[in-house]
Amino acid sequence: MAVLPRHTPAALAAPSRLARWTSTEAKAGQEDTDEPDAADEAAQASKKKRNTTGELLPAPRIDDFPPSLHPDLVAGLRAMGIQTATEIQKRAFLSVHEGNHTIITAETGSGKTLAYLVPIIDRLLKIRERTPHNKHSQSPRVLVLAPSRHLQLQIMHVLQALTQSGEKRLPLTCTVLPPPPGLPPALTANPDIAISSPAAVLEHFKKPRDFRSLVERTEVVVMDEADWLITDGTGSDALELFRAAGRKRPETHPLQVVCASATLAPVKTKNSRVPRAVILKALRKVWLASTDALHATSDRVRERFVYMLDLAADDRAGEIDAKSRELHNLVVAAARTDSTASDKWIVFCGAPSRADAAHTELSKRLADSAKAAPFMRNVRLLLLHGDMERQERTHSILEFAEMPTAARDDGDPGSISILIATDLVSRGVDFKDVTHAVHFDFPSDASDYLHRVGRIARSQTASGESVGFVTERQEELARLIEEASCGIDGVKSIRLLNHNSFAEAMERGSTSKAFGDGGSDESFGIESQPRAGKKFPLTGIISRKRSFSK
Ligand SMILES: Nc1ncnc2c1ncn2[C@@H]1O[C@H](COP(=O)(O)OP(=O)(O)OP(=O)(O)O)[C@@H](O)[C@H]1O
Repeated sequence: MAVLPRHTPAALAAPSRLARWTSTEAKAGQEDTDEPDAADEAAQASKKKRNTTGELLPAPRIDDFPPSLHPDLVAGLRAMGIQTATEIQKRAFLSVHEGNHTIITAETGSGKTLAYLVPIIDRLLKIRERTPHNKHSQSPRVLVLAPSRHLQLQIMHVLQALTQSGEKRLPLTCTVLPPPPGLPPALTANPDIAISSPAAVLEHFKKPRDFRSLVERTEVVVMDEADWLITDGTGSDALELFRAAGRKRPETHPLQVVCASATLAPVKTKNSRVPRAVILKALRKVWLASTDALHATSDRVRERFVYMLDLAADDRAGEIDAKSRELHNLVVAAARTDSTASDKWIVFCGAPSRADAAHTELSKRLADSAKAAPFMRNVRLLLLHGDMERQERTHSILEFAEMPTAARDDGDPGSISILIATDLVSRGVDFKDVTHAVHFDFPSDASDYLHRVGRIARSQTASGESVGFVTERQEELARLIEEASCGIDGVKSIRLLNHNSFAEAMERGSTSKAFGDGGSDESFGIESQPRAGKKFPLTGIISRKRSFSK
């Protein structure tokens, strides 16, 4: 494994590499296409009238973090256990470092947070060293926007680890802005980096004059989970910030915008509300850093769909009951094994009321089965959704995050921690060692599916399992995902007939026949069609249509 290069004083003195790149050179220099559609898309976007659609250029790739990286930043990375850059970090570094508007899009868990933080912090440190009395040093110089409070705090923790854990503390201050009506005075401390959401920023800086002055003294705006910020209910807030970013600024004090997400589908349609189109239109010239694995689930995750198509669409109680039974069976099957390792599961539900119902049902069933047959493994249930008090939510998140998963060395069986949650934790959340995702309610679009599955097996050595319960309402999307990613390691499905059970099928070995060898078992209606090959990206489904829910 390559080791981070030692610092050389070359710093930023070298002429801009990007400045020397024309788009043709950039394309030629990029041997691997960064994603199936990226080159086409970049060429197409360049051909179109630049003033209406904007220009998208492939970002150049470097082999690792550069030798000129600030030594204290190198120390911070090492203290975090990071030795080499990930693929997306190699592809994003130069473009972000040189102040270009950049889209960073790569598969979940690929290290996008550091892909923008490392070059930005390196640049800040070097500018500060060169010009300690910079008149623009009235902060915040970097505004990082993320959709949820949990994500904002997580970014803050990464920043703290990066800047405070090396031998020398980096002279940078960071703040998470309190939600409104909290105090904008959080900014009176002039942090170098402020973290917030678009809605909170606009609320804090309601007066146009305040907003203008905030934007004027900001050098970089990062939109983490950019597609979500642009398309969700508060999307107009993000758009207002984009518009401000697009305005002309003095050449001496330009504003850079960096957009990161695991799901930013290429602009193929005329739909100008597609997030990449919005970004291009607002920023005109944007560099694209992306990877081959974009929009595909990890090869280390085994995906299964359980089709429960005979459930009556209008029988909510019956549906909850049938799904809870399946979930319970899966948990019992896992708890019966005498593994000394501990598992972490996230069970995704479509709404707070559904999460409450699933939690109640599963608790009852687990209590009953524990009486009949004490489990080999201890099962622990936690609940998390937006209708809970903030303190309760924090408690669930901390409990779940801190559950150990390493194998016990006393030989006793490990535990199973199950977080029953809504999509509040489907994006960006970096819980360590999550082993299972259960889609109790199947998601309504392919982006959400990718983000959910991306919560598991995030370390390069981990593997995981994802099980989706599919009812008639989501059959179309499930079939499309299955078709798109089918392969030896792709999605395998089972069709449950007359309320028979997936877990029972697993115990009888029927599923391994079907999932592994293409065999079938009439009584379970197993319909897996394994094909050779790797998992394929879901890009087509993401760009085609947003919601598949009926
Ligand atoms: N260069 C690196 N070497 C080793 N681990 C890394 C490196 N960069 C990031 N990581 C780790 O990888 C994990 C995932 O990183 P991060 O949360 O930034 O992923 P992401 O791409 O933003 O994922 P998502 O799209 O799901 O939000 C983190 O635990 C992080 O510490």
